[in-house]
Amino acid sequence: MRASLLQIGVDPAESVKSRRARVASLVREQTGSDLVVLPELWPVGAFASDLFATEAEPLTGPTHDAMAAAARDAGVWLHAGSVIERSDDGTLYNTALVFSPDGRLAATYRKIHRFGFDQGEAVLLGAGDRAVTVGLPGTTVGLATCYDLRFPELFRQLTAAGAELLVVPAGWPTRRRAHWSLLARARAVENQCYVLACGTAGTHAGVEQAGHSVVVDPWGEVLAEAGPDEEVLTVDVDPATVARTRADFPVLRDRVLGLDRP
Ligand SMILES: O=C(O)CCC(=O)C(=O)O
Repeated sequence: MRASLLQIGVDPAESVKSRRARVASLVREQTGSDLVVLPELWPVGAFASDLFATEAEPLTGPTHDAMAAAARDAGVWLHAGSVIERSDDGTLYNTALVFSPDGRLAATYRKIHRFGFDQGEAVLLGAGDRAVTVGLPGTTVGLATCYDLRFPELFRQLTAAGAELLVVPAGWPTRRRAHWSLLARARAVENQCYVLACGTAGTHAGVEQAGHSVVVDPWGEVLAEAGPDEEVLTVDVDPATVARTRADFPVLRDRVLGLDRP
């Protein structure tokens, strides 16, 4: 399975509308991939909280429409990163969208752990309450978003639900880059899963983005890592490696705490 992580630049000089069109064209170019992954909140920028209310969209809003068409045209599975979703009751969520190669919305995931402590997303957005997996041909993908990466319980739940690929769109700041790669590797090793973590590049709302999107295999080896700037990171992953790793080194079998055994 070939995966392409599109590490999008989110500088504020580009309007949301033109970024959306540019990203749709980039997705359309990825015809050789099976799975394309975009970062967290790439339309607005994860730290541009002053834009959250004005740029919020319904689940089937302009980003949905543009990404559905791009996935269909490229014939790829598309994890379209996340958007600010305005729900029917007016609550805003940081919601990830996954499309199948026919442009159907195959899954949505509302970010459970909201970042910002007493500001930004943590106070402006509602929290998701459900771990989500989505079936792709021959494998299962578990969904998590950015700050979720710090909470191993969510990843254990996704693994228990059958996830083999953990896909994590993010808008991770440069200041905590050391945590980013460490946590991505830790989630891969402890769950014996692939981790595909796609961040943003550039600077918005005064926050420099780390880039350095990374793909880690179930043994914890880094298969590919981007630099700090906008980049397409393409890598081949073999979901069968997950079962092989778990059979060769069956650590998940020895869990004592928790009810679900993957
Ligand atoms: O956990 C972190 O250090 C960064 C999290 C973050 O930027 C986010 O969730 O948007």
